[in-house]
Amino acid sequence: MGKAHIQEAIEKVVERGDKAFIPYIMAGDPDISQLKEQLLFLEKSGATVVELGIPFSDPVADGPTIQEAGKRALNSGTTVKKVLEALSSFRDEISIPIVLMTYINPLFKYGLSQFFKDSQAAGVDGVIIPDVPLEQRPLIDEHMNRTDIALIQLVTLTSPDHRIKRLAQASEGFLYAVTVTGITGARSAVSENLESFIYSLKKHSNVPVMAGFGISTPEQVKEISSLGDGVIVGSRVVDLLHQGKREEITQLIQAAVGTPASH
Ligand SMILES: O=P(O)(O)OC[C@@H](O)[C@@H](O)c1c[nH]c2ccccc12
Repeated sequence: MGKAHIQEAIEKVVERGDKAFIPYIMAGDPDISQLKEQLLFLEKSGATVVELGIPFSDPVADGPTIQEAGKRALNSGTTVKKVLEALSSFRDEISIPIVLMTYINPLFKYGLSQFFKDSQAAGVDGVIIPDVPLEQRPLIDEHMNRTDIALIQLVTLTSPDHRIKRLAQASEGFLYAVTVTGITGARSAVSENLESFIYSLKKHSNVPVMAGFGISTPEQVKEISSLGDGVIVGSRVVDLLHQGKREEITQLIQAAVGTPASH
């Protein structure tokens, strides 16, 4: 469990010559009762780690696809509490690491200390809180201290150099390299500076570097995952899950991790 669990899961895939794949899904889309089965499906398809969103009414970093998923989840009554309760009830049946992606507001409301305590008990391995900048991290650290949960940092193409270094060194579990500027969502062109960006992150980081934002096809998965340790795909996975096109999710995952028969 915890930080080491995330890092080891990614390193294991990379060491055998493949790349890691982290799908993002929204907890409670369409209903929290389906979460267990959705996670089991992703695990069976080869996902290395799962990034699980907690819905929030003001998701400033989310693109339209994930905003819609968040609305469906909120409409079905999904809360921080319900997500943690659901995870607790079946966590021992799923072995891949789980990273919660949430904004800080719902956590304040829940109580920060209580959130980390309950997350640890529910088998959460890491968290991504995109609206808490590095400078505010002491606020969180104080409440996370007694847990083994990884705080994953995001670093963007437009971050200045000195900041990139600090973010890379501060990240736990893995470092999230944001490969396009702006909000989440599928896009077609791959940024030109990407290669040197990821290269410099690899140089500064003690944890694996995962690239995400705007990746939507198996070709992009192959191309971008080859630059670092793997990729994170959100909007496309959320869309395909919503449409019931699970075979295509499996294809995306296997473009990075290979087919089960190949390892
Ligand atoms: O949807 P995309 O473009 O595939 O990008 C992943 C992203 O959605 C997921 O990691 C995520 C969802 N909400 C976020 C908010 C901030 C950072 C990251 C996220």
